[in-house]
Amino acid sequence: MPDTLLPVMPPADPPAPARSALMPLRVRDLTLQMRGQPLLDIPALDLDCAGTTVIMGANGAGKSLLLRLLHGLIAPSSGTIAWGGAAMSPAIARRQALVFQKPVLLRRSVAANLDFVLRARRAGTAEARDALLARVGLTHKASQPARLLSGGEQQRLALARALATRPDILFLDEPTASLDPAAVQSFEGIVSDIADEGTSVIFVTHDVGQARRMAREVVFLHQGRITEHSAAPRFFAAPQSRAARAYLAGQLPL
Ligand SMILES: Nc1ncnc2c1ncn2[C@@H]1O[C@H](COP(=O)(O)OP(=O)(O)OP(=O)(O)O)[C@@H](O)[C@H]1O
Repeated sequence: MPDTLLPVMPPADPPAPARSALMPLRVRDLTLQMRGQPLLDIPALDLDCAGTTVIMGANGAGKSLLLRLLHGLIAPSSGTIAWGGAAMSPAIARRQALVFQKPVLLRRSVAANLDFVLRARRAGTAEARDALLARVGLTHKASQPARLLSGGEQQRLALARALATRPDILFLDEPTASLDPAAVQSFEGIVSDIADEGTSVIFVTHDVGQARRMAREVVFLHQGRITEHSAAPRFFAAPQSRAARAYLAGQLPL
């Protein structure tokens, strides 16, 4: 039989990433007020997503505040946050890591920045450090002062420091906002691999292109409220809320 008549098998779906041990996340009746201002009002949010959840919304929508609440850096005014069935606690926060827009690094060498975190976790072997350096492409910079790294390299080091804690949940708060396209691509590639390996990534961005590249699910925030939470293909093909539609069209959501 000629080759052309052989049945063509459709490509297998890529395996779904493993689910993080801290999932599901259950948020109920969450509010946050600061200086008398109501900033967040989230009656319910359920996340049980393997891979990357993107939290998107315009400037001031409340994305960073929500991330800080989920990581226990600030306390809600009311409501509950539970991870894997347990109320948010310092022990849960230790199983999570957060990378900010501006990396917070020690004034030491690149390697010493990692050693510091690994020692605190009692996992401080040279092999562990070297594997992390290789993972983020910084092996050749190991002995350089961290503050002499470029912005993209600093952010990759910040990511390696976060990974050194072997987090179940990795929060990223606009980590590539000040990086050039090549540095963004490199950072996103590392994050995608991490998500595929079973760390749930919760990624705050206001960059629609980045959200399209990274998200399995999108949570859209508008003026402190979630107007939409859906699988990424559905969100981008047919956004349900007026605010999300306007945002994706490049307009200011009103
Ligand atoms: N400590 C605070 N006290 C009072 N208001 C605050 C405080 N922190 C943040 N806010 C306000 O809460 C709102 C949401 O802030 P947040 O930083 O979460 O926005 P965001 O969605 O992350 O925005 P951006 O994309 O600009 O970073 C903003 O209007 C901000 O001014």
